[in-house]
Amino acid sequence: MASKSPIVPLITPYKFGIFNLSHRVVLAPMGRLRSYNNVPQPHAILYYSQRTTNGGLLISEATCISPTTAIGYTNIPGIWSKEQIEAWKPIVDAVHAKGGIFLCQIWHAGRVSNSGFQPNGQAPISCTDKGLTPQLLSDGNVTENTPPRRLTTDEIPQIINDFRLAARNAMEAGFDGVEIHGAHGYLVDQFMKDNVNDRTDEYGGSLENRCRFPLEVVKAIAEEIGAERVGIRLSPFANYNECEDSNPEELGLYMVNALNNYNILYCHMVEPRMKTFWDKIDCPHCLAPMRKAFNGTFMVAGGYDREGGNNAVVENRADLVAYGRWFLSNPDLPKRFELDAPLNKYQREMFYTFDPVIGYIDYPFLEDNY
Ligand SMILES: Cc1cc2nc3c(=O)[nH]c(=O)nc-3n(C[C@H](O)[C@H](O)[C@H](O)COP(=O)(O)O)c2cc1C
Repeated sequence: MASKSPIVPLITPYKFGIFNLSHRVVLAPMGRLRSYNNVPQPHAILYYSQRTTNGGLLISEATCISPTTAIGYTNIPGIWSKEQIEAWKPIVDAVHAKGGIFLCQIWHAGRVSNSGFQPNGQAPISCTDKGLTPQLLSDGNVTENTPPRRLTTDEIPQIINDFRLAARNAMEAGFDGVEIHGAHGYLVDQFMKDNVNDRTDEYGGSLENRCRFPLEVVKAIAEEIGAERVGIRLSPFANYNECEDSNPEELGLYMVNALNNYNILYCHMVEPRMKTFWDKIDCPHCLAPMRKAFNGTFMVAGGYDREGGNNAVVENRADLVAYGRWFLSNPDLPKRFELDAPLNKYQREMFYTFDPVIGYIDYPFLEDNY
C-alpha cells in the first residue's frame, strides 16, 4: 500500500478573513525597479503570474502613493494616476486568472529620497528635518539623500489622504486589498521610531503620539476600502535607513494592541533577527508577545526556509509566512516546499537591475530541471 505523504504545515489551508487560502507560503513584497517612469510594465504580468498558485497570497512590490512627495527610487511603480491603474489591471487579472489573491503594498519613502524625485527639486518630507548619513555604495558612489523638510502639523492630513486615495486606486485596479508599508525606515516607520521622530506636536514624543500617524493612515484606509481588506507591515526591531527605536518590543506591542481597535485583516511583522537588511543575526527577541496580543491574522517574514516556516506554523508562532528571496528565485516555491524539492539560488546582483527578463522572469520551474 502506498504510504501517504506527510503533511507539510506550510501547505495547509487557511481562512484569511474573507479569503480562503490553500497554503501559507506568501510572496513577500519586493521592489524590483522595473516599472519604467513609475508605470507598471507588461513584463510584470508574467513575473507575478509565475508566482501565483490557486489560493495563494501575493503582496506586490512597494508602490508609491503620490508623485508629489512619496517617491524614493527610480522605476518604482505608482498607484496615483489613471495610467498606472490601467497598467496594473492586466497584472492583477493574470494573478486572479490563476486563482491568486493579490494585495498592493502602498508606500511613501519619506526622507529616504532626494530632491531629484521631488517636484521642483524640493526637499523630501518627513516627521523630522534630520537627514540620513551619506553611505558609500559597493559601486563606489555615495547615496544622495537630501535632508528632509519636517511636515507641519496641518500638512499631515494631506499625506493621510494620499494613502487613502492610493488604496481606493488599488481597489479600482482590481487588487483584493492593500498592505500599508509601515516597515524598513520609510515614512510610516519614521513617525513611529524614537531615534527619528523628534516632533513636539501631537505626532511626536510619547508612544501614543508617535503611533498616531500610522494609526490615522490605517483608519482612513479601513474606512475607504473596508478593514477586512487592510493589512500593515511593521519592523519594530529593524534599523534600516537609520530608523531605530529604543524599545522595539514596547513599540510593536503598542501597535498591535492599537490595531485591534480597527479589526484589520492582518499584521505582517519582520523578524527581529533581520535587524540589518540582508543578514540574520543572533538576537534575544521574538515576535511571540505581538503574535499573542494581535487578534487578526499574523504574518511573519525574514530569513525563513522550509523548515523554519513549517515550525512557525506548527508552533502557532504565525498563521502565514512571507518569503522574499526564495520566492524571487523560485517561482513555484509552494510546490517545491510541498515536495521538499531543491531550490534555485538567487542572484543578488540582479535584484535591482532594470532588466525586464534576466533575474526577473527567467528563474526555472521545477519541471524545467527534468
Ligand atoms: C529585491 C528585494 C526587494 C524588496 N522590496 C521590498 C519592498 O518593496 N517592500 C518591503 O516591505 N520589503 C521589501 N523587501 C524585503 C522582503 O519583503 C523581505 O522582508 C526580506 O527579503 C526578508 O525576507 P527573506 O529572508 O525571505 O528574503 C525586499 C527584499 C528584496 C530581496
